[in-house]
Parts: sequence; structure tokens; C-alpha cells
Amino acid sequence: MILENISSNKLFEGWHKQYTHSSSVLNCEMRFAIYLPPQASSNTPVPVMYWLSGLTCSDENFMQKAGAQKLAAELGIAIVAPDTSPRGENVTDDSNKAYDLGLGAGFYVNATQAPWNKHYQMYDYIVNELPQLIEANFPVTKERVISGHSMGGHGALTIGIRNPDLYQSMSAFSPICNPINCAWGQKAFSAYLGDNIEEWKAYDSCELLANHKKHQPILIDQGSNDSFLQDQLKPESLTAIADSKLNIFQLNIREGYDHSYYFISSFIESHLRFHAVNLGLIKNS
Ligand SMILES: N[C@@H](CCC(=O)N[C@@H](CSC=O)C(=O)NCC(=O)O)C(=O)O
Repeated sequence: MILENISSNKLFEGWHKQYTHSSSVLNCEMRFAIYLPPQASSNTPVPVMYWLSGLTCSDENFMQKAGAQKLAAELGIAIVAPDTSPRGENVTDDSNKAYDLGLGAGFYVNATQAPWNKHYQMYDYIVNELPQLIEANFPVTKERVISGHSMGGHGALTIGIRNPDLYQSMSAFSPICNPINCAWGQKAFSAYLGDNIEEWKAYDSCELLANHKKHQPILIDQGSNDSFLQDQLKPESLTAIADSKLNIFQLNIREGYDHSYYFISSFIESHLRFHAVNLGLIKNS
């Protein structure tokens, strides 16, 4: 598969680069960003953290706002930030151009309903096509961890829980924890997956955590002053299940923080260290 490099910027002795490529899974041209730490420049393969962004985002929000690259350079972790939906003029968007459906709102599911199912196959793109592309073209190992924010936190948790052999650990900021029971999730899942709620459960962290046997460590940070906390995010639903099943689940409620990248940038280093421990790069301190 051909990658076209469209930007390169050096930072912390590593490189931030953006690429476009043709996606056979999504049936369109896609863009992603990668941060390659300095270790990768000397051809030492490094593990990868996949970062899934939230509603309205592209590959750029996290890379420009989270401030993750300095510590990623020290730890020797590459970061890959994909887009949040298929893109392009031929890709269906919401008829009202709403921010929570269609472009920028792929919800990391494989759509089964027309017209969405032609392009909206973000689950397969994130789990299969994109990592294959990354592993074929960059000096990375097959070791992966996954993290994300809001809609992307939902994506990171559901993808991580469903694929315990592919991701060593997962983390999330302000994730949509129980999409089958909130307005964002119900709107997106009824469009992409149809009316059968049983089909939605394959993309709901609470349902998955309750029913899957093998779990990797999970770290979640949630701001107490997040305007979406009560209606959309519902971390208490996940905690109720996780506490009874797991001793590797940590939810930190951060007093006064909101839903923004200011919050993410305040705690991203603890997420990187958490993943580095689970990748065996550093010891738990
Ligand atoms: N425009 C919407 C809210 C959009 C928003 O807050 N997007 C968040 C993710 S929300 C969940 O997935 C985001 O990350 N925005 C990009 C950024 O750089 O901050 C509204 O007005 O409610």
C-alpha cells in the first residue's frame, strides 16, 4: 500500500509526520499522523500507542494539543493518531451536518446499515488495516497499547477489551462508557448498526467488560467539571462492573477539570507511563 508523506516536523529528537493513503477497508483516502521517537531513527523498533480522538477531531488535535511527544521520546513509544471517520466528498455525512454523526463521528464501529456501511468501517480500520500499514512501513514492533478521548475513549476501551491479545493495556480520558444508554451512542448506533440493541452491545464497554473473560489493565481519567459527564459519559456504570471483576482497573476523578485538551495535557504523562509499565519499558514506581 502506498503512503504519501505530506508533512514532517522534528521534535524532541524524533519526528512528527502526516501521511495519506488509500484505505480498502474504508473505501476512501485517509490521513493519519505518527510520532516516531528518536529510538526509531536509529532503527530500533519501538512499540506503538494508538490514540483515538473524539467527535469533530482529525489526526491533528491530539498531536498539536496533548503535549505527549516529549515523554514518548524519552520512553521510546511511537504514537499513531488516525482520523475519526472516513473522509471525502463521496463519503456520506449526516444530512443536518450534525457534529455527532457522520464525518468526524465514526464511533469506531463497523456500520451494517446503508448508506453508512459503504465507508464507515472504523473498527476494522483501527484494529487491522492501519496497524498492518504502520508495521509494514515504520520501525515498530507488533506491541500495541491504545488510548483515546471521549468518543475515542469509547473506541479505545471497546477495541482493547475485544482484543486482549493485540493490546497490552488501554486507557481513556472522559470516555463514553455506556453508549447504548446515552444520547450520543444511541443516535450513532441506531444509524450505523440499526435498531437491534443486541448488535450495539459489541461496542459498549460496560457490556464487554461484564462478559469478557480476559482483561488487560485499564486506566481512566475523568474531569469532575466535564459538561458531558452526567448525560453522555457515565463512568459510574463502568466502575460498577469493573470493581466487581477486576483489580487492574483505575478510574481517577480529577477535581475541576473539564472535557478539553487542557485536561488531557495535564494527565497524558501518567497515561504514557502506565502504558510503558505494561509494555515492560519501565518499572512501576
Ligand atoms: N461541538 C460540540 C462538542 C465537540 C467536542 O467537544 N469535541 C471534543 C470531543 S467530544 C467527544 O467525543 C474534542 O475533542 N474536540 C476537539 C478539540 O480539539 O477540543 C459541542 O459544541 O457540544
